[in-house]
Amino acid sequence: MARPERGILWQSFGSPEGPDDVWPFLQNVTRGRGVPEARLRLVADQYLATGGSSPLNALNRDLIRRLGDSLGERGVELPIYFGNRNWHPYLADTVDEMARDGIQEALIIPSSAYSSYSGCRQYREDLIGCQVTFDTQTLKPFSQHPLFMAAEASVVASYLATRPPIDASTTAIFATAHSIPTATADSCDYQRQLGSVCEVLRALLPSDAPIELAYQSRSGDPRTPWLTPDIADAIHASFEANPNLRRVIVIPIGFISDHQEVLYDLDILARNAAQSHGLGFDRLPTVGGTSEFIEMLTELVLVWNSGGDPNSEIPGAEHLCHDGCCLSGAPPIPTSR
Ligand SMILES: CC1=C(CCC(=O)O)c2cc3nc(cc4[nH]c(cc5[nH]c(cc1n2)c(C)c5CCC(=O)O)c(CCC(=O)O)c4C)C(CCC(=O)O)=C3C
Ligand SMILES: [Fe+2]
Repeated sequence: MARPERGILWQSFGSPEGPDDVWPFLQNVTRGRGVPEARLRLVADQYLATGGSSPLNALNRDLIRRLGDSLGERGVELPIYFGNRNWHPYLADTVDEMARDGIQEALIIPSSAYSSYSGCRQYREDLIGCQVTFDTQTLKPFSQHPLFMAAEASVVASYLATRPPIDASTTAIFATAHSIPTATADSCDYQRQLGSVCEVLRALLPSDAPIELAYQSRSGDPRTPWLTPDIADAIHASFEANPNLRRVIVIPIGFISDHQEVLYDLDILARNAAQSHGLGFDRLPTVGGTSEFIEMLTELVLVWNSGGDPNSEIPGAEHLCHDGCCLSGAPPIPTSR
């Protein structure tokens, strides 16, 4: 029998690619999610302030090209498709295209390294919402994979190699991730996974330089509790605690690629917080640009392509994605105002 047609689907968030996309994109992101209109208008202005587009879609296309090249070097030719939750190319359109191309088996790779509703369960729900006519296997959150850890470590090592040495008494180091509602965090492994990536990075830094986890991009209803501290608040607090502070370093470990929330909430808001105290500010690159990250994806695809279970390569993944995992902490949709 002929080998079934196989392909990869890179499943991501989507991002606006011009000012006209911003408002319909934001409505897609927040449909049924209980995000107040005022928050949405603020975020729309932030997108427009940075040109009305986000690099995320383009960076995802670049990642797909690099993964394809890397697989090709290992003698594996597989089509890699791209489908998004909130913007073109929409997941449903991509799934239709895959069916038209005769795909019979696909490995689905959600573009998030960590467990959370938005980063894991919701990607599975998105797929269930499509007319999928082929067999699929979805990769679980892969932040605990040794090559993911190595990729984050190489981001920090490259920085340390090119910048002045870190003086722990005058430097504050933060790792950031997207804030999520505490109710969601309680139903998944998000904070523990982030914490173990921080531990790996800590080992690279001078032994007395602490690395603190902070959160960014809080959304939702202000009355709902979300993970804290916010990165800007954390910068202010560390200056108040240490008037000798001179330098702030931010490592956005929660994201694979630079996107609007990295470019605005870190490069503008967090930088302003640091500069308001006269502090130097460096924001490190996201992990998607490293060769180790592409190597991790390549190895996972090769395992799948030779009939193995790629999720068995991710330490601890057997405990993820059970029935109650990553449930949404979003409030119910209001029926009246
Ligand atoms: C955990 C997580 C990730 C990481 C996992 C992953 O990568 O998937 C992530 C990524 C992203 N979040 C993004 C953008 C937005 N997220 C929003 C709102 C929300 N994010 C949430 C969580 C997360 N978000 C949550 C709990 C909400 C509240 C609404 C809800 O409960 O669903 C809103 C609404 C406006 C606002 O209030 O900020 C926007 C515009 C972009 C694309 C940016 C670009 O265009 O470049 C990316 C990659
Ligand atoms: Fe988000």
